[in-house]
Amino acid sequence: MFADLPVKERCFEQREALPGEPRCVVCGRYGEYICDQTDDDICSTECKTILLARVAAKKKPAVRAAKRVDLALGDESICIKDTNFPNIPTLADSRITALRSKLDICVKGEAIPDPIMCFSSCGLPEKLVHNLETAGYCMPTPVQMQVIPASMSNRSLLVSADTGSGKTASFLIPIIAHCSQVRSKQRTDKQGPLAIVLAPTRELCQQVEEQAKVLGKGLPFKTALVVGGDPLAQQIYRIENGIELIIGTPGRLIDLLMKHNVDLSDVSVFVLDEVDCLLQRGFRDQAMQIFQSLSRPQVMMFSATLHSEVEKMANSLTKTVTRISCGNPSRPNKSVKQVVIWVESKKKKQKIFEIMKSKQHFKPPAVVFVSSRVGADLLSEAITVATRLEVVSIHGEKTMNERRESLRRFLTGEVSVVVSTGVLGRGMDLLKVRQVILFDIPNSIDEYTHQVGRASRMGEEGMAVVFVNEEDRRIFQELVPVLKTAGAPIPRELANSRYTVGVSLGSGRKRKLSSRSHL
Ligand SMILES: Nc1ncnc2c1ncn2[C@@H]1O[C@H](COP(=O)(O)OP(=O)(O)OP(=O)(O)O)[C@@H](O)[C@H]1O
Repeated sequence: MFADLPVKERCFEQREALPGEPRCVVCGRYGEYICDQTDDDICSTECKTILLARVAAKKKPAVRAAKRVDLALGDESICIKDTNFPNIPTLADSRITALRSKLDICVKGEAIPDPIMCFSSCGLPEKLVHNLETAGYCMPTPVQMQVIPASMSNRSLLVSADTGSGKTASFLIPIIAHCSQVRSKQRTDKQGPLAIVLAPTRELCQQVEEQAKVLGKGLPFKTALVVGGDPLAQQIYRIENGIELIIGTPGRLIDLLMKHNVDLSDVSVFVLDEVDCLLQRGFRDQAMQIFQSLSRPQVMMFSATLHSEVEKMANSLTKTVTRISCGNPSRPNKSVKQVVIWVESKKKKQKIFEIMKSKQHFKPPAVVFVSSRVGADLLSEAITVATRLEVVSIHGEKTMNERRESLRRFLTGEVSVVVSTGVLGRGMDLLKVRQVILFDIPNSIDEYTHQVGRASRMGEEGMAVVFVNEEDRRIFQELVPVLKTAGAPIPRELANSRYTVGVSLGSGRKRKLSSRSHL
């Protein structure tokens, strides 16, 4: 009676399994078919191909298929001995829930694969596991533990996790695994891109590409960086010569796709890094245009700050989205101490000079965030004159080469201070930076969270010095609760400001205003 129904080609076309029904050994969805060669349940042609490739590589599939045993959940047992997949014991369901809760991982969706405890436990290519070790990635971070297996079961994901928690590798690792698997099976010369990562700034794209190269070294995995400011012809030439991953800013990628015929038919993974920024006006239409030129890819979306409107938009991109959240998203990273200082605008320069001249308060290398391009140039010059420190500035009006050179000088320690607009505010992994100074507080609490987050990577302690005055009143209502939650002292002027009224300074709950209150 089902003979006329077409076989499901793609994994995402299959429904979730109901209790008691067979599950696909690759992705956990409804196992509608049986793979002749292995007798395993599978959901689609796509998962059958993955299964057979794994068998060919003498690797068993499905983290979920492994035998379950009860393991103690002390800290020492989080990285358990599971290097010999598939014979690793995994945790029983109640233990998985406890583990997720211990690691601050929340998941929403059907049949989400268990978190992995070691990189070697989910069938990654050996070379990739080796590259991870060489890069110093001894074990996955919590976001990677959950995102990697979920992504490898072809789910579309919306992920929020603290700044500096390793989100980039959580999407790069499955992409590299997917690309090298496809290429190693491919018999044609066709070398069109297999995945696209979009990010809002050139610097961030460049950083993602560098990390992708490190992790994909020695594998059939090449990248193309498609960002403004670099010659388009070179970017086209690189893509024509065969690459697996395009990393780009939306505007330049659209430009390239309009001027040149790039075959995107094999792109099956689409990542939006800093998705809340990419779905804001300005980027949204371009990001959507690129998405629409792909044929129903797996979509993975990441940010440290996500809100309900972004969730709604994300849900409109793809039918079933698995939601993963780790840590304390949409709040500044707990490892960063926030020090808010009330400074009138005309005294801000004097204040920053004082800080930078003080051995006690200045902790270079430091990033200073300002709100305008002119402001970035003027302040960097003023700091140099007043303190004799070497300072560079980075903003959108500089050429790509100038931006690269300034960043290089800062990252290599040639200069100890960079003054930047929001260009360096999101996603940038400024490894040694432990101090940021928000000379101008940004317009939204989300950008605040991202900028403060530059002071800490992977839980290292850092400090954010934040200048505020009455001109920043637009953000007071959101800033005060954030400071309170973090236990940061709130300057008297900020606490007493009429623009802060209605925000409780005590218990953390909002005071109710009567309907007649007008202030
Ligand atoms: N498993 C790991 N072990 C050790 N270091 C890691 C691991 N995963 C990532 N890192 C390192 O942690 C740092 C922060 O990672 P990443 O830049 O991906 O954070 P993020 O979550 O994307 O932050 P943001 O929200 O600020 O963009 C990087 O230097 C990265 O190389």
